[in-house]
Amino acid sequence: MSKVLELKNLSYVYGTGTPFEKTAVNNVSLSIEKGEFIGIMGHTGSGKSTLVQMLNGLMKPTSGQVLLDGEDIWANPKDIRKIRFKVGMVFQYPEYQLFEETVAKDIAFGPTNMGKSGAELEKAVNDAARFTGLKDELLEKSPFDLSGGEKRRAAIAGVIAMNPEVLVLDEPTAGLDPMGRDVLLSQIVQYHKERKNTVILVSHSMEDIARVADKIIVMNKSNLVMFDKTKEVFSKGRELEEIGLRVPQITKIMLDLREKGFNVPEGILTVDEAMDCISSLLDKEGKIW
Ligand SMILES: Nc1ncnc2c1ncn2[C@@H]1O[C@H](COP(=O)(O)OP(=O)(O)OP(=O)(O)O)[C@@H](O)[C@H]1O
Repeated sequence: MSKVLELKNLSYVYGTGTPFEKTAVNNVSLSIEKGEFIGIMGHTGSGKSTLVQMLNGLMKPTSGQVLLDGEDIWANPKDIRKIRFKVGMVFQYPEYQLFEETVAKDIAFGPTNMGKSGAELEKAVNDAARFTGLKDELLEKSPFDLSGGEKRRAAIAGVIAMNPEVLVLDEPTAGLDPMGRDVLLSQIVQYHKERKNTVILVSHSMEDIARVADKIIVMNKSNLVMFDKTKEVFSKGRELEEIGLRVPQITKIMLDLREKGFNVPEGILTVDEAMDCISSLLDKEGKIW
């Protein structure tokens, strides 16, 4: 594997030199390999959104560097627009950014700006619509006639249509119902599996992150406090609690069983894994031993 993103001593300070000066990201260094699925978690205000907005040049670091494929994204500030095609950003509540006459035109906006047209553009739009589960008949509708969940999909499709090397999603499932969350998350996983591009997902849901991420970045009070494989991070339940986070509920239940002496492994992350583990502990009469 090779590095796609490298953050070197990255910091961001809001309102430098004013009474409201606030360091939102403090000296973060880490590397992300091509094709990894990274989760970012942290308490509200810990610096997650500020961090991800520096990844595609929307915010310029106060100090430090973001290297994309080995090159500083700010080496030539005139080229920063190109970086935004390579690192696609889906903001919180992206549906508020829809503006074209039809859903298809909205999805086509990014790839058109990249110079795509004709059959290539059409394919980019249709593929992106498929990844996000938007039915064909919705493509010619006005985005404003869609349901909330459909608008969200259309906005995400608009970023996916640019086929970014890195897709960053800031709380993509916020405000959706449980079924809508599950489906959207599965579609993001499917996108990652098929395109094999790097995906970075910011989420407050430990369950969502446990389900999808290979590795997790944990932010606390502007600092990077953990960056490790998902199982490793969630095996540090006590440390997470200390910074106001928790492990997924199913992981907690399995850890409790382990502490009570049952032979269950550490780092169970999903209900499916837990079910497999519990059924292997049941004898023929259905008793746990
Ligand atoms: N435009 C701004 N001006 C001044 N301070 C800001 C601004 N935006 C964010 N901050 C501050 O920077 C810190 C980090 O904010 P950021 O939005 O990056 O956190 P977050 O982890 O994404 O939070 P949330 O989970 O609530 O989205 C917070 O203390 C916040 O109050």
